[in-house]
Amino acid sequence: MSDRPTDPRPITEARLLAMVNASGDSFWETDVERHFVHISDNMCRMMGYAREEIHGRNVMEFMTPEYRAEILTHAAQRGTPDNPLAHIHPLRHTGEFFRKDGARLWIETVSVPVFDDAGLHIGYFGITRDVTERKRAEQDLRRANERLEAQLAHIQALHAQMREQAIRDELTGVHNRRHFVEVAEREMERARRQGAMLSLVMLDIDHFKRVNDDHGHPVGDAALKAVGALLGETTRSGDLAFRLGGEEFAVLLMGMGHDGAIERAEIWRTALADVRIPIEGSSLRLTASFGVATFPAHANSVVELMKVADARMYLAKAQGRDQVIGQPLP
Ligand SMILES: Nc1nc2c(ncn2[C@@H]2O[C@H](COP(=O)(O)OP(=O)(O)OP(=O)(O)O)[C@@H](O)[C@H]2O)c(=O)[nH]1
Repeated sequence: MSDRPTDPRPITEARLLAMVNASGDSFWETDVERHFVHISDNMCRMMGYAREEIHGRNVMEFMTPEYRAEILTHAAQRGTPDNPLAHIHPLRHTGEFFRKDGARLWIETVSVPVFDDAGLHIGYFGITRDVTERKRAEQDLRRANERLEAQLAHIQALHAQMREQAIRDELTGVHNRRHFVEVAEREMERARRQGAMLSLVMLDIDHFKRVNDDHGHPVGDAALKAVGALLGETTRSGDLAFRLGGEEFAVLLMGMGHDGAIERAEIWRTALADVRIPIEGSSLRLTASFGVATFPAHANSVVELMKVADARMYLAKAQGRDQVIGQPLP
């Protein structure tokens, strides 16, 4: 047996209330319909009302419209729209209330249903705490995060735009030579690993110098744009068109064998015949010379593939232009 003296005083409601008050939290009781029947001093202080101003009023009256709407939505989902704050188990929730002076107050509440000795539900009691500062800090943090995310998205978009500009030919909109080298190396490695084919079609507009000389540089630019548009629009998805420089273009055909690539080149050659470049009072027709080479049949590296396609393209020029050459050189 311990000889320490035991506290002889019973734990009375008054002592419990004093403890809750001392903790800084607020205590309240409501009837089943949620009218306040008891409010602690702290609760009055927190809400900025005198006790008699709260007593008998419904909890919902003090809620902000947003919080009330949230409660009513949940109640409708639970099937208790007539008594939106009803619950039969202890419940913790956080919501926004108005103080008497109109200030908004975030309140965290633990609410417990109360039953009489016969087991009849007679109301609720609960402990409530002002968590406005915590909520504000959370909101500030969330807003700061949202701002950061928006900035990040903006930077990513700028980065993507810069990357896009870096790999595009400004005049024609097809990819540029730098990107060609990058993509061709990558795709040839992929083809090597997968035992696949990779074809290169190179084309050079015929007598392009004359276009510039006879009609001016802007017409030359328009012709380059028209060829870029034709290639860009008619290249299969997965394949890529490039302007290698001047009036020279290339298309990389991923997984495409030699015969298929020659067929594609013929399609572009024919389509080019339908392109009209407007010039004063008339229009200009273009032709181009094409060279086609395929990995691994004709080359084992990008440099070699370009060399073979280029040589065939110049053979097409030498043989009269406006044609596709894919056969080995004589
Ligand atoms: N308008 C315009 N012309 C360009 C551009 N880049 C290169 N050129 C011109 O393209 C012409 C290329 O001419 P050449 O290489 O002699 O060849 P070509 O006249 O096409 O003759 P073939 O290739 O033998 O059929 C030159 O006059 C260049 O100035 C450009 O961005 N815009």
